[in-house]
Amino acid sequence: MTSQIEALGYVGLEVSDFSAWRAFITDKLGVHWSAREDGTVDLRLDQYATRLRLHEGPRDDLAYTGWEVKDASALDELETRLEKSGVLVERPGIDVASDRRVNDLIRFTDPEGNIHEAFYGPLQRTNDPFVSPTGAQFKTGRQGLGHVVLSCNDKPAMLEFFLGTLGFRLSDHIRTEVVPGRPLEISFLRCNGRHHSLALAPVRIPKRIVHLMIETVTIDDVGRALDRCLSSGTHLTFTLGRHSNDEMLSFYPLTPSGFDLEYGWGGLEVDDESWHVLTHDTNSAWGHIYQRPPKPNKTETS
Ligand SMILES: Cc1ccc(O)c(O)c1CC[C@@H]1C(=O)CC[C@]2(C)C(=O)CC[C@@H]12
Ligand SMILES: [Fe+2]
Repeated sequence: MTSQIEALGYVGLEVSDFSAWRAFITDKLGVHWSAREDGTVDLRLDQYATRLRLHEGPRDDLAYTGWEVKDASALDELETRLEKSGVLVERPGIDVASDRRVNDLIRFTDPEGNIHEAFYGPLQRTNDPFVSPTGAQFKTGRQGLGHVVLSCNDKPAMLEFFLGTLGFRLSDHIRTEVVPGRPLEISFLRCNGRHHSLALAPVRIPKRIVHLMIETVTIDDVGRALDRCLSSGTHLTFTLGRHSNDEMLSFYPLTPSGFDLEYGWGGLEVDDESWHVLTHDTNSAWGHIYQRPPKPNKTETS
C-alpha cells in the first residue's frame, strides 16, 4: 500500500491561558505569534501560514492533528480507503478549509477518539517571511512540523489504524519504565524521513497528548532556548538528553497547558530501503532526567 500521508502539517491545541502561552512559545522558544480576528492564534515555524493553531478553552489538550497529502486526488484516495475500512469520514467544506488555511480537508477520528484531519494545499506566506522572535530556525519541509505523542488505552488498535489503514511505517519500539516496576512499550511511526511524526504511548493520563516536538536547524537554537527556560524558571519535565532511537538532542519544557513540549535538534532521517525495525531498552543515550512537576498551589509568577 502506498502511503498517502506525507507529513504532519498542523496541530490544533485548546489552551486556557493565551498570555502564558505567548510568553512561553515566543520569548523562550522562538515561535512566531499571529493573533487572528476570530480570537484564535496562528503560530508559525516556517513559510506555512499556520503550523500550530491555539483555540481558547478549558481542556488544555490536543484539539486536532492535521496530516498533509499531496493533492486533491490523494485526499480522495485517502477518504475512500478510510471509508472502506469502516471509518466515518467528514468533509467539512470550503469554510473550514479556509479557516485551516488549506485548499481542502477531510476529518475522522482514530480508535481512541482523537480528531484527525487530512488536507492538501497549505497556504504559504511567500511575501511575509518567517521571522523568529529569538532568531531560531525550524526544521520542517518534507519532514513536517515535528511529532506528536498520543496517550492510548488500546495500542494494538491504534497501531492497526495508523499502520494498516493510514499507511504509516513502523520505525521502532522503546521498552521503558516511567514508573519503576511498570514496564511499557512506546511505538514510533513515520510518514516521511523524520524518524517519527507520531508516537503511541500506552499511558493512562488525563490528556490525549503526551508531548509535541519541534526541531531546530542548529544545536545552538536548542542551547539558547534551554538557557532562556532555565533563567526564567520554566519547569523542565526532562532535562537535556539524547534519545536512543532517533538520536535527537532535546529537552522538555512544560507548557502552560500541563503537557510537555519537546524542543530538539539533530533527529535521524530514516531511509526506508535500509531501515530495520528495532526495539530499544532505554529512552536515552544520556540525560533526559525526569523532574517532578512544580507543586500546583505554590505561589508562582508564570
Ligand atoms: C524515548 C523517546 C524517544 C524519542 C522521542 O521523541 C521521545 O519523546 C521519547 C521520550 C518518550 C517519553 C519518555 O521517554 C518517558 C516516558 C514518556 C513521557 C511517556 O510516558 C510517553 C512518552 C515518553
Ligand atoms: Fe518526542
